[in-house]
Amino acid sequence: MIQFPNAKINLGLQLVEKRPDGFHNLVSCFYPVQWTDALEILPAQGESTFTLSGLPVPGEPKANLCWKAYQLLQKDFGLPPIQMHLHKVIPMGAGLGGGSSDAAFTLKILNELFKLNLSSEQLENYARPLGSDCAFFVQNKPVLAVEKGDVFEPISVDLTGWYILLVYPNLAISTAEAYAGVSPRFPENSLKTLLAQEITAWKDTVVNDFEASLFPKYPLLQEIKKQLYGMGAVYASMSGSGSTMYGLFKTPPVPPLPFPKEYSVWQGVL
Ligand SMILES: C[C@](O)(CO)[C@H](O)COP(=O)(O)OP(=O)(O)OC[C@H]1O[C@@H](n2ccc(N)nc2=O)[C@H](O)[C@@H]1O
Ligand SMILES: Nc1ncnc2c1ncn2[C@@H]1O[C@H](COP(=O)(O)OP(=O)(O)OP(=O)(O)O)[C@@H](O)[C@H]1O
Repeated sequence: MIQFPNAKINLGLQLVEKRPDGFHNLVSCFYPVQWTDALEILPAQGESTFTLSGLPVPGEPKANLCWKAYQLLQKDFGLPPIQMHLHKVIPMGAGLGGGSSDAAFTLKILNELFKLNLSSEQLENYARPLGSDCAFFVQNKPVLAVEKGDVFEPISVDLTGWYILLVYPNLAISTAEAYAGVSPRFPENSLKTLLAQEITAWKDTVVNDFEASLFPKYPLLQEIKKQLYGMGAVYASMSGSGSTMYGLFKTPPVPPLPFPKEYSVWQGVL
């Protein structure tokens, strides 16, 4: 069975407070975007195998979140051997949640392939320890994420028909480094209320709190945001803990795009 784990963007990200366990409580709207990897899992004979192609993923294959996800279900359900292949396309250290998505899709494919009949809630419980973003990709629909970003509330944000441009400037920012640089604060306004406004009002009100600490350190991020607005974006922001910047457009951005060749750029319609 082959599926296509997708990326996510964050519409606003409020960093509320540091928790006693060292993590941070946040409020953010997670929104799926169809920039995808490809993940194939087949039943196999003998030893289970895991292979990779596409962008080089740092670390041993056995440290990959896909393999860890397989191990979790293997331990509880004694799964038969598999051959698993991941073709990596979504940039890493990009704030797009690609690794978490791969892990969540591994759980979902195994659930289907071996008829484990796990509910979404059960799959989310397997996903949570694999990464804070992982549980989101089980249901993979727009939500308001709270606490560590792994508890969800419904939100009615619908960007269907909007064009999106994602710009990854080839700069990997570690999530832990990004969190270490922030000063959390209780939000003045509810993100849910801010996102209920017309999108034209988001520019001055819907904020990703990581920008304040990462823009001074990496000025090119602010530059990309300016370029996106210059190209006609109605709203532009950083995704997650960076470094991907995105813009939302009413009509498709017109080439040539003003970004160097080394950047990874993805364009689509939501
Ligand atoms: C920035 C976001 O992408 C928002 O969508 C996520 O919060 C990041 O989630 P993730 O990449 O799945 O992160 P994890 O692998 O769970 O955590 C990496 C590191 O980030 C920090 N971390 C992560 C999530 C969180 N709510 N508070 C934190 O302080 C911790 O130091 C943690 O060790
Ligand atoms: N399947 C995987 N794909 C990508 N990275 C993986 C995977 N498994 C483990 N990793 C490790 O996780 C790190 C972060 O990858 P990921 O794609 O989740 O980053 P990210 O987009 O910054 O995540 P987030 O949006 O959650 O901050 C990689 O540098 C790699 O070491």
